[in-house]
Amino acid sequence: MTLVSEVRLRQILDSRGNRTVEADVVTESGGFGRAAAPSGASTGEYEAIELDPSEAIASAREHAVPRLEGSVFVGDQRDVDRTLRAADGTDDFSEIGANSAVAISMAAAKAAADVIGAPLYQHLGGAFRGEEFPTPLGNVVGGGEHAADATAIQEFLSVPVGAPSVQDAVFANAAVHSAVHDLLDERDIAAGKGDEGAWAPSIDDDEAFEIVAEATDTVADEFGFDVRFGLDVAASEMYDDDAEEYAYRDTTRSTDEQIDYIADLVDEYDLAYVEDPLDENDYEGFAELTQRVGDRTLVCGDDLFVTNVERLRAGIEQGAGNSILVKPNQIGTLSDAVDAVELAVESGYEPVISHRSGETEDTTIAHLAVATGAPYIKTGAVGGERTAKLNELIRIEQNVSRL
Ligand SMILES: O=C(O)[C@@H](CO)OP(=O)(O)O
Ligand SMILES: [Mg+2]
Repeated sequence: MTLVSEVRLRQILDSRGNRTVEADVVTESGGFGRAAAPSGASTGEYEAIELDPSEAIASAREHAVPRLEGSVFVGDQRDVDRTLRAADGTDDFSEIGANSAVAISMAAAKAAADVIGAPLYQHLGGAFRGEEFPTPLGNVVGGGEHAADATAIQEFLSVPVGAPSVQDAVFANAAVHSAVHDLLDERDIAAGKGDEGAWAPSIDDDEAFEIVAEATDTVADEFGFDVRFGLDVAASEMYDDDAEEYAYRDTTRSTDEQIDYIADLVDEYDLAYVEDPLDENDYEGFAELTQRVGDRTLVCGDDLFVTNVERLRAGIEQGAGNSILVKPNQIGTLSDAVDAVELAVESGYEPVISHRSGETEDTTIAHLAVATGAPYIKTGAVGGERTAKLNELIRIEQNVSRL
């Protein structure tokens, strides 16, 4: 019933106006799934390889599509993903591109859900999922690789920890985004938006901390529940290997200073979440910071782990971090992403399902978060490609998702 009859690939636009890969998977019984690959700007050194979309499509058509059509059942996601890996033949999807692989992998899952007439989260997670929802981390101020001449820290993220529902949480994050704008206005600071829709003012990190702390407090009072905040430092982008230091707007920090700095911030601002506070090769630094603040905040590895179970295993052994960011396109398939979530949960690490800075209207990650019972999702606060996922979570919560 779920045998793949056709895989179609095309180039479409992502939110940055760059081309990306979209896949349609059709089954023999008429099931249909469509998905598109996102794309990072602050990519980790160890991520699966994204090829130029036209090359990725040509190569997938040559190597992967003939192995899928007429041979693989979309209901068997592991077989779909094994077939993609076998067709690629490398460890990092450098033959067919992680962009082709992830688009096909996600489209196949949607086609399988379509055949059985179930929402995607239920096909992926089973009949008992759909009762627990992730807390959304909403990017409200940012810079780094996502906006020129803005904060050094890549993302300041609103975290509505006390929200009674996903809908309240999503609305709270949008309210924080709006409150930040008002506070910038009061200070006569003009700001455009970065790649993920966060405000990208030309201010230093200290001022951003003040503003975001005030905005989250205001919204917490208004909504009547606790709203904290967190960071994606994206420290690999600031780290100079030769000098062995982190470069901020007007200062540099050694690794020890960086650890002290982040630990102080966690206490001063009661941060709920700190992603990539250290370089992607610094397991030791991650372990030291986790030792110091891991009992009161999430220390999350993004570029450190790149959704890769081998890298996560190494981190678990050393006590590096207590949380992992999970981005399907960093590893290439849904099966690999779910493996990372499962290993994390078994090991007491909190999984955070995440978007990329370059996104499309695709909502797969909203379903993946509910399917895996992930406690957090990071998918922006505003902007169509971000609200596509947030609004889908609201629909799933109301049990009216048709996807
Ligand atoms: O660093 C990150 O976590 C992501 C998403 O916010 O950014 P990018 O997709 O550019 O890697
Ligand atoms: Mg990150």
